[in-house]
Amino acid sequence: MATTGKRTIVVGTRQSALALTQTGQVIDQLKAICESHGLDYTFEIHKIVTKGDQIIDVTLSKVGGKGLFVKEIEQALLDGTIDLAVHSMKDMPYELPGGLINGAVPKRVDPRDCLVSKDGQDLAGLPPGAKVGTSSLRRAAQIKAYRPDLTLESVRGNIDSRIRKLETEGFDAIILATAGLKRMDWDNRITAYIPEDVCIPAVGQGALGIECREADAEVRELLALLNDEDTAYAVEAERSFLGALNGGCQVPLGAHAVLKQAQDGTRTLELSGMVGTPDGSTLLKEIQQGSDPVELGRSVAAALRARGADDILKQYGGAHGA
Ligand SMILES: NCc1[nH]cc(CCC(=O)O)c1CC(=O)O
Repeated sequence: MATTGKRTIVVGTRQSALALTQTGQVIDQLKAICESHGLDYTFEIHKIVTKGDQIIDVTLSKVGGKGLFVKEIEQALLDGTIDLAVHSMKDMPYELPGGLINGAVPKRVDPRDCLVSKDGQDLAGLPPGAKVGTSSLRRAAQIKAYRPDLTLESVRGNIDSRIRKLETEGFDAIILATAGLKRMDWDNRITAYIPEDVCIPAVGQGALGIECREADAEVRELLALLNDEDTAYAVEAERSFLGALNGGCQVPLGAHAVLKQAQDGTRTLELSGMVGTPDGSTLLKEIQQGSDPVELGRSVAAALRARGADDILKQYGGAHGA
């Protein structure tokens, strides 16, 4: 792998506006790191179409298959077509294929879900029976538990087409991740943030994961400089919860870990986890604190299991996706 002269690092990305934007932002950060560390790399973008991008007319939970948005990208990493890939953390499956690692978790942006409503209301202010767009079972479970009168309907597609559908398909509001809108500079469309006591975000929401080959020492060293320890620590607990419940992003579960720094400097995490039915009739939540992220994730999962989470998850067992 050692080259004389400068190495070109090929960065794989999906072609959605969000994927291209966040990949461009990561490349800019990596360039700045190269500059300040005297590293001589250039970067090239390689676009990849994934199965999840091709199937846009079916609710993702019905499509099944783990990591609908990442499989082709991981193949390109393994065969050397690309050297690193920028993923939304919440789209990354729990297990990575052999030979690939998550080389960096950059600093997380706002993990909350938000409402983009036609007339500017927040969730509580929407008229009775209002039509709200979301394809996420996790969001449905929590929104229906909070406002049983709302009519939730599936709205698929990239963020840009979902916002368009707000106008063209008669929705009163749609629910999106704040992070995606912020990265796109579209956060002026947000009419309300949905607080976490109403809607716990998806595992890893707002964070990115940068995947690379385990054996690529140069890229790993570069990515280590982009890693944000606090974010990685929190996301590890959330993903441990995900793994313990064997879930993907299309399973009605969510988790968010917040870092608590004691006065003596010790760091602990507070992890909130949820599992619920998409009709809002059952909503299980658990909050625990701990300092070992893997243990904490498992412990919150076990607590929800003890209260019947398995029965809910069984119905969505094979369903994974973004
Ligand atoms: N499910 C698709 C997806 N994957 C990542 C984001 C953007 C937010 C993030 O990076 O967490 C979105 C859009 C959304 O859920 O509104």
